[in-house]
Amino acid sequence: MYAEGSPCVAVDRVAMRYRVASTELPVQTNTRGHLWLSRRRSPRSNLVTVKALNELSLVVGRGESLGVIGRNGSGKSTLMKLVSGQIRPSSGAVYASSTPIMLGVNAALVPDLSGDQNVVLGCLAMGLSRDEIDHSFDTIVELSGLEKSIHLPMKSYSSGMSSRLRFAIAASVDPEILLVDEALNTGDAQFADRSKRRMDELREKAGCVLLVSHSVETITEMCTRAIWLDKGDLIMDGPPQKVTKAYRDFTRHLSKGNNVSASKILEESRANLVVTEVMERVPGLRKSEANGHA
Ligand SMILES: Nc1ncnc2c1ncn2[C@@H]1O[C@H](COP(=O)(O)OP(=O)(O)OP(=O)(O)O)[C@@H](O)[C@H]1O
Repeated sequence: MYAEGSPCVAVDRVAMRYRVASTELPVQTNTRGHLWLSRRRSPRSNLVTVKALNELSLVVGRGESLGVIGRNGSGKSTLMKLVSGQIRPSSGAVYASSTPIMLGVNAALVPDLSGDQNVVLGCLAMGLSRDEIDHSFDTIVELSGLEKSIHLPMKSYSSGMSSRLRFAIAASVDPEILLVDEALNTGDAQFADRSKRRMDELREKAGCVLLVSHSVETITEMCTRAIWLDKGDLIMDGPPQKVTKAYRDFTRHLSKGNNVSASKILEESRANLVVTEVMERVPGLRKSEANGHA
């Protein structure tokens, strides 16, 4: 399928696997063929592979707001981390027209430094000049709502206070590619209000937005397109109303214990998925002439 407008983000056959230690005891058979659980091996030596994201391709065009929905553990945050560059894919590649900014998490801050020192550090890390930092400093501190605590070391902050500061720093630039993982927003009601206003402003200015949310209302209200992920697979990609309806029906059937009807919805949606292919640009040809793919 063609990407709308010029591409901002292209995810090209990206997969993500983690190798982690499991405490599950390996099942082995003894000489008589009986199954037994081995307690001799240290659990640390039992490394397992977690498939967080199976091979996925996706192109997000300028002007698009892409909502990402799916059950817990379906790979939504992993996709966002891959696009933001926080993690490298096990295979495949992510291309972006400029540095994607993940609201609230990607500022590398130092716990021993005070909030205001971290504002400067975080802004420098995002490429702001000293003049730009001076210009934005008061707005960042105000948005964080930390008041006098801004002068205390960050290690003394609650997790909500730290995430407010991270959000305020990240929100000080107007990124072309904006990533929002709603699950990471841990502010109180007053902050939620302030951060939502700033997020709306940023969304309006951004070239493209990728938004993870568990709220189908948020996705239908704010996005021009949605994808549904399940167990690391891309299940559906299309208009938010259509995708959220299928996802809602799926989860409704699951919660009633109708697993067969739920998997029917999932398989039907998967079968109708039009797979994106990221094509290399052919010199001398426009994309539309180069084999008819995005
Ligand atoms: N650092 C990690 N090490 C090992 N496994 C991981 C790691 N991060 C994520 N996973 C696994 O990858 C899978 C996808 O996780 P991910 O956080 O992307 O899901 P999610 O859709 O964002 O879930 P949620 O809705 O609960 O936030 C899960 O099975 C998770 O356990």
